Amino acid sequence: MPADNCASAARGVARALKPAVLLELAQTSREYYAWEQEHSYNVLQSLAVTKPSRSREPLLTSVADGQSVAAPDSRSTEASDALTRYDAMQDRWAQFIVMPEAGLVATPIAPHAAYESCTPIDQNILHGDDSNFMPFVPLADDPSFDSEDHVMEYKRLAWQEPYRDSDTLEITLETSRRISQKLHLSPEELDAMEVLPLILSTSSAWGAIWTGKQNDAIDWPGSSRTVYPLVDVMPPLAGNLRLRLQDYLTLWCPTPDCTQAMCFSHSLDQAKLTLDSCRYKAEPFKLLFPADSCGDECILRPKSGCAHDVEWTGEELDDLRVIAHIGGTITSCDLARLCRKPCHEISLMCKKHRGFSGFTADTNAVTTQEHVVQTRSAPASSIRLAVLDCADVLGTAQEGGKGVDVRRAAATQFRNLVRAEIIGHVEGRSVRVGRQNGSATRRYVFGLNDVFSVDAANAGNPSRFINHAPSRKANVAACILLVNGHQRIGVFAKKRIAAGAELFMDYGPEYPLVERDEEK
Ligand SMILES: C[S@@+](CC[C@H](N)C(=O)[O-])C[C@H]1O[C@@H](n2cnc3c(N)ncnc32)[C@H](O)[C@@H]1O
Repeated sequence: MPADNCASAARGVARALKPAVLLELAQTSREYYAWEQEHSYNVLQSLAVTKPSRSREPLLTSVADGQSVAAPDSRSTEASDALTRYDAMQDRWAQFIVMPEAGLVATPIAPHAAYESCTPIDQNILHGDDSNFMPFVPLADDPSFDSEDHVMEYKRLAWQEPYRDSDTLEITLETSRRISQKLHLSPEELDAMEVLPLILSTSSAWGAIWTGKQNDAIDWPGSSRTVYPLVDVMPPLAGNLRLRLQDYLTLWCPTPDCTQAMCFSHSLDQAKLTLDSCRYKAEPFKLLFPADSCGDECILRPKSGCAHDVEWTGEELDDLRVIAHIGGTITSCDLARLCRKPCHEISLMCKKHRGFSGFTADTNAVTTQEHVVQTRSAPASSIRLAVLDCADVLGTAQEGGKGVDVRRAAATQFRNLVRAEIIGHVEGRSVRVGRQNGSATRRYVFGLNDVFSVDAANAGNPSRFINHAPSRKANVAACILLVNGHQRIGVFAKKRIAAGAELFMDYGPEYPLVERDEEK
């Protein structure tokens, strides 16, 4: 069926099913509010203060482990010392005996829990019209709390926003669970009907499904949450590596050092990362020595018996292309592990298929005396699975130099550095792009991705004193690596560096210095 016909057929089905969805919504709302009313009444009852029946304050103790009794209307008057109360802990009505004070040890009233231990959930603390995500929310009994001022400042509390109202959220979710079971409608189809009070939206962080995951689930008898969980995002097909990786990159929190998918604490900063935007923008430099060979068939080992006429399927080649495209700093051994192929085959394919993007003519899988290094024109990215042995051989900052270049970094004076040696890593605070510290003329910012930079103005190590030199003069370069789940910016020797020599890095095309003109 042509696409237009399909769409109109789907619209027709949606129209036909709309009354059924409305009916389910009404039924769920009725059930939910009936339960909520009773539940609230019971909770209030359990909190109610019982008036003392004697002048001498009596204390209550439960009858032999609190015997269940009938509801309050049929409260017994047989024993004047017994009374019936709702035992909220046991969720039942139980009989208690009123005991004289003497002989009983009263449990002292515990002090109010510390502020931290009763931090309100975000529904309470968020104000809909407050741009500050975590405004100060005083405790209600705080004598210094100026309620008038507060009311003037904020128009409403967050739960008064429909999409934050937990009742509306639960009713929306429960209705869609039931509908998806009965009528097999997907969240997208339900959203298209525009019947539910909230959109379910599988693609937005503000959709009811996503919001529901962030809240504590309401445990009410009508909920089918555990029986029919709603699936919001369909996992990409196992065979589609490009989509799978794209998905992970999109979901990953872009905050440096946070590799948790959909990390809630950073959810408001959630940026859609794409294969391209997560890449390191500066001049690429990727020469890495893997620490060990990746296995018996690693090209680091004698190549006896390695077949040279291997052929890969189109899909296998595509996987290799995708991984290489994303992993800017990647060695044959890394590729071998990721593609689950022998290392020598990876090397062979890289040479054979120089035409593919990611392995263009400047792809150069070279065998050095010791090992294989992969040099590619693609910029470095944050995907790197190897452990980075970050041996700092950066000398301490030295005062001196010419012009504004006050402090500079030097290589260790104890030995010469060899080409591709890792000499340190950039440290600093993560800041959003454009929010760096430092003066307008002196900056300590290292761009990490489109969203975050590392700013070493107020924190860092000697790498922050590395000055700029145009590419041909620069003797060090940096690349971003994912090391044990953390993003690290490694600084590598681009060439042999004599002991004690000053270190220079090309800051990239955006750095406004006259030296840049010299290059042209
Ligand atoms: C990462 S810091 C390098 C350390 C800096 N020289 C210092 O004294 O703290 C970058 C800043 O150093 C200065 N800088 C770096 N390279 C320079 C160069 N080649 N010529 C002049 N100033 C330079 C600029 O002010 C730049 O914003």
